[in-house]
Amino acid sequence: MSAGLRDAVLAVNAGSSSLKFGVYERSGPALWTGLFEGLEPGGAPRWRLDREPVHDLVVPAGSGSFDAALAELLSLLAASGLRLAAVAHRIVHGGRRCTAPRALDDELLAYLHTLEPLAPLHQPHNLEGVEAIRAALPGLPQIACFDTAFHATMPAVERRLPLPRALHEQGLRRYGFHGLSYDYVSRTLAAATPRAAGRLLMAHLGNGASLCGAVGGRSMASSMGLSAVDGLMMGTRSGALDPGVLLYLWRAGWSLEQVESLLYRESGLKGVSGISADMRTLRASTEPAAAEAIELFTHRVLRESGAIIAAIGGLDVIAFAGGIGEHDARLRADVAAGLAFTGLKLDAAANLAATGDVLMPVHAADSTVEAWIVPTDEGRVAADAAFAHLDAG
Ligand SMILES: Nc1ncnc2c1ncn2[C@@H]1O[C@H](COP(=O)(O)OP(=O)(O)O)[C@@H](O)[C@H]1O
Ligand SMILES: CC(=O)OP(=O)(O)O
Ligand SMILES: [Mg+2]
Repeated sequence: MSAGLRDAVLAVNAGSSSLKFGVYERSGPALWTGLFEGLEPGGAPRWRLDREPVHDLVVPAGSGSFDAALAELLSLLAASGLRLAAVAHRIVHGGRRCTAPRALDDELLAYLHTLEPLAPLHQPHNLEGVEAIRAALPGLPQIACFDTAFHATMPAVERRLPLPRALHEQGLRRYGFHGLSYDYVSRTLAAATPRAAGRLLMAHLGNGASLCGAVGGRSMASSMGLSAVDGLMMGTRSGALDPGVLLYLWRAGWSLEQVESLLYRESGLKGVSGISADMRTLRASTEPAAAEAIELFTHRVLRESGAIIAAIGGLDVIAFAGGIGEHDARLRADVAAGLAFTGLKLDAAANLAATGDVLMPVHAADSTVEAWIVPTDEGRVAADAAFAHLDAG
């Protein structure tokens, strides 16, 4: 550590038009988190730290908006007495080869690019983020942390798609995502309740949404499969569909791009409601279509929960995380009511009073299943991996 400066890790989650970041020291929550958005070509780049107003980003002539975003971040760090020791990247797909965090080098990057067709809306942007930061900060350790890695423990039967063997060999199999979040949720719960070592159902319900079933803290089942469009209905993604829907649309003349956009950007809460992808907006709406979208979202969470509970042989603990899981008391209550057959019963007052900002139990005293809200922190998991890499020399 340089005199007077404290080591910090920048955890980055680069998406198609935005870059989310968190700055972490060795322990504790992020010192700050924030977001750069409008970074796409022709966009209106702006940024904010959480709970602060949006600032327009000044993009100097000759540089891209990504470079400008990075320069802004570095000047923030320097002004805070922090030395950037490493950058930890959330990469959604690690494929068959990456089941633990890895230092990024040319060879690894080349492999990760080959996985782009398996996660077309996430992987290319994650890797663009890596390349932009590598170019701007050459020599700084860059650690790749994979969403899929947490699910490497899933049994073979859970990983397999019922397709011909040759396609399985090509990598067409179920991987599961949101692994950094599930890693955080399962470790946090392991320290909070001994029952989390049993059969644990984790619900990461944000803009993207999935479920994970774990036993002994190890992933055994995921509602997401090959791609991050499988499983639950999401903000704008359909989740699992009858594959016949795709055949029908292709026969009706839809192009690949149209179908991809339909499944990833125009469906889910947004598509069903025709109003918004944001649960807050739908809860506040009096339109019947908003209520219908919420009802379907809740139903799909319940239905997929049943599948995961069966896959892990029962239920000891359920955990709610992500923007909806942490903040939407009604959703938690409705899901818990649907899962009453497991012995789960919420403490209605505790559930309603929860702010979602702190780890807290919300089950009733006579519930045979524990229920917890776990404010998730994917950046913390990625930063831990980067600090571990630095410590290993
Ligand atoms: N107070 C709230 N009540 C209900 N839903 C909320 C609330 N706050 C956020 N959400 C939902 O959470 C979503 C964002 O989830 P989050 O996990 O933060 O995002 P991301 O998946 O982009 O990381 C929003 O789109 C909205 O649907
Ligand atoms: C994998 C995935 O769906 O991620 P996100 O929720 O960040 O879109
Ligand atoms: Mg998310």
